[in-house]
Amino acid sequence: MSATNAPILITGAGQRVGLHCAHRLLDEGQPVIFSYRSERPGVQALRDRGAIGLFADFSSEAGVLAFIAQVNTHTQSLRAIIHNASAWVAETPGDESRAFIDMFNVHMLAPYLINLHCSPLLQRSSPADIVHISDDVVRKGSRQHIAYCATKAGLDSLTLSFAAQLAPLIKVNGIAPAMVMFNEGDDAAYRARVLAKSALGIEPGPDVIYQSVRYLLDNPYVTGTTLTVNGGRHIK
Ligand SMILES: NC(=O)C1=CN([C@@H]2O[C@H](COP(=O)(O)OP(=O)(O)OC[C@H]3O[C@@H](n4cnc5c(N)ncnc54)[C@H](OP(=O)(O)O)[C@@H]3O)[C@@H](O)[C@H]2O)C=CC1
Ligand SMILES: Nc1nc2c(c(=O)[nH]1)N=C([C@H](O)[C@@H](O)CO)CN2
Repeated sequence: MSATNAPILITGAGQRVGLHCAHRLLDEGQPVIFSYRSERPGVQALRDRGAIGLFADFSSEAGVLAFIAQVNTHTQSLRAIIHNASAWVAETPGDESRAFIDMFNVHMLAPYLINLHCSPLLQRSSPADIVHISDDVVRKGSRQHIAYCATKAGLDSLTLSFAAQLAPLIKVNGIAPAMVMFNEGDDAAYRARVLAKSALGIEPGPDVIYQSVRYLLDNPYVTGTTLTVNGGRHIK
């Protein structure tokens, strides 16, 4: 496969933000390889458009390495890797360690191992990018999602380290959103509370993340940077 149409790899694209970004890339004629853990309508929709779906459970090192092996059998080059897969789990009494380990694995171990083992695929494409999707909450911490926030902070650290190590052939950047789309179970009171936290007070939807991805992929002079996409939470 020529490097000019090398696929973009996006993790956790079976729903929501990842699914939207995968569709937008396909809309532009960009080949896509995506990971999914649960079979969802969105997974089949991407397959129907020619994207390659690879099963991945990042909750263990073995699962991450198995996914990496699959990627290497499906392509010889990559235009970009977008680390989108994530678990947003609050502390619950009795299984704090399990939740922390799960989020460490999906937010830090998986991006770390995938970047190390798949950077040779990126080096066969020019330009080449890694994008880590983090969270604006890292800026101040979170009393309800301590482990989630800590592991996303670790992801921000990986952005800096990999940007230094992989330059100049591969740019490495992050995107730190605040709420961009609610979950189905979020009630009106919760939604109102969250919307009040930002200066712009809107639920923008997933395209603001795709626009941020597009900016990072297209800009040849940005690396080691994390874009804040938070509706002005920090100035409220
Ligand atoms: N939505 C928002 O408002 C915000 C989102 N973000 C970040 O943006 C990104 C996209 O958010 P959103 O679309 O809501 O994410 P989701 O909560 O929908 O998660 C995306 C996917 O991650 C996959 N995933 C979770 N755990 C694992 C695992 N152990 N192994 C493999 N895959 C896994 C899930 O796959 P499956 O469903 O197949 O199990 C899921 O479909 C995330 O990184 C998130 O942290 C940050 C701030 C706000
Ligand atoms: N993996 C996920 N991470 C996050 C989600 C989500 O649904 N999945 N949602 C949020 C919230 O919208 C939060 O930003 C509200 O303040 C954060 N991370």
